[in-house]
Amino acid sequence: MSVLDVTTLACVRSGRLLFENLSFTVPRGGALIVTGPNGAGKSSLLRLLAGLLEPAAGTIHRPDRLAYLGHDSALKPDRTLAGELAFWAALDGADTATRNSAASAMALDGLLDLPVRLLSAGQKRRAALARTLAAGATLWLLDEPTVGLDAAACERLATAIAGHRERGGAVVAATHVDLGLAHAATLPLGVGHG
Ligand SMILES: Nc1ncnc2c1ncn2[C@@H]1O[C@H](COP(=O)(O)OP(=O)(O)OP(=O)(O)O)[C@@H](O)[C@H]1O
Repeated sequence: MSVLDVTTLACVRSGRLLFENLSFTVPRGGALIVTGPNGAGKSSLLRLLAGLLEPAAGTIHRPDRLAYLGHDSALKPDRTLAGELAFWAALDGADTATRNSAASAMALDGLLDLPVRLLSAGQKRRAALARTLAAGATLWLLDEPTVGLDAAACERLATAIAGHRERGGAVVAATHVDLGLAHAATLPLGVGHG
C-alpha cells in the first residue's frame, strides 16, 4: 500500500518549467531521496507534495497527516525552546510524552529552558526536527534536513527516520548529502540553472 502516489506531475515556477511527467510512489516504510543540482526543483517538489504549491499538471495522493520540514525553522526568538515545542505539540495534537521523547531523540533536553534566540543554527534545526518527530504524521517531507547538523545529530536523524519507517511511516527527503538510509529509492531531478 502506498503512502504517497504521484502521477505525471509538472512544476512551473516564475514561468519556467522545472520538471514534468514525474510519476512515483512511496510505500509504507519507504524512503525517497530527491537529488539534483541547485535550482533543479527539489524544494519546489517537496512544497508540491506538502500542498504548499499548486502543480501545473498531474495528481498527488498524500496522507492526511504529513509533516513538512522546510528551510525555515519558524521559531519565535523570545519563547523558550520548551514553550515552542509545547506550542507546536498543541498545534499538531502531540501528547506530552511524545513531545518529550522527540526532544530527547534530538538531544534537546539540556536546552529546553533557553530562549530560542540563544540557540545555534544546528540546535534550531534539531528543534524543528523534534517537531517533525512528534507530529504523528505518516509522511515526513524533509527539505535539506541535515543543514547545520553535526555528525552526532545526523546519526540521531537517521535513527529517527529508521524508527519512523519501521512503524510504517514514509519519508521523502531532498538532500545534497548521503543520509545513510537503508533501502532508499532515489529521484534525481534535472540539470540546474545555477
Ligand atoms: N518563491 C519562488 N518564486 C518563484 N520562483 C521560485 C521560487 N523559489 C524558487 N523558484 C524557482 O524555482 C527554481 C527551483 O528552485 P528550488 O528551490 O525548487 O530548487 P532546489 O533544487 O531545491 O535548489 P537548491 O539545491 O539550491 O536548494 C529556482 O531556480 C527558481 O528559479
